[in-house]
Amino acid sequence: MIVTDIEGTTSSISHVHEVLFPYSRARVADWIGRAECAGIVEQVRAEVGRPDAGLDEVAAVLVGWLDADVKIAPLKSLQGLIWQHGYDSGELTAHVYEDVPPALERWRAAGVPVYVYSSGSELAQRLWFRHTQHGDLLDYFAGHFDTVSAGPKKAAESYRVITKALGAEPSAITFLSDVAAELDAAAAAGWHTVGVSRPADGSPEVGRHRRITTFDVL
Ligand SMILES: CSCCC(=O)C(=O)COP(=O)(O)O
Ligand SMILES: [Mg+2]
Repeated sequence: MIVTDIEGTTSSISHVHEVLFPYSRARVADWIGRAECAGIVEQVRAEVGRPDAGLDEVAAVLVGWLDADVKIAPLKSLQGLIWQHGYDSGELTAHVYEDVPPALERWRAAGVPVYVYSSGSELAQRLWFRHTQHGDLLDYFAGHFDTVSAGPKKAAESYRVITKALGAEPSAITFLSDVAAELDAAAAAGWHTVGVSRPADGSPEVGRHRRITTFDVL
């Protein structure tokens, strides 16, 4: 089975940083006052040890994390809610590289289950693949993991959590990612690894892992 990252792997980093992040950044202050975000606000207060922090301070913390690309759960949960609004209104369309839909089709035909493991919340992942420029790709995925359900992506323990959830042997799982430290963690848990080094994303180094530039070779 295959477990794939999103940003830098199935999809462009620049789209995330130049389209999605600014869309959520401009709406943080407005959204955190909403009832549905009360739990997120409490998580931020707990994270920074400021239980009495006002909404202005909470918004500043969230924007600081966003600007520093900190992959932290309350920010990712909030972004998922904000992006949902953007997809529903037609303002956002997710980017997926051209070689990804044919690979998903090949894996489906071969009976290979495909899962997502991304720092983006599971809600954000589902929205992403439901609203791509290729149409709705969500049905190609058998399930989703994020930092809440599995843990941080650079920790081997997170991959062990996913292995258990999948009821699989570690050696039966191949992880696709653009980040060497994530691939190292997956390998430490006994997974196969493939480093995805997209030229459009600056051909990142993927360390000692098998390196590909397109899903066409998978
Ligand atoms: C589909 S979530 C949008 C991207 C995002 O917020 C993110 O943190 C992606 O990180 P990844 O683990 O997919 O590299
Ligand atoms: Mg990535």
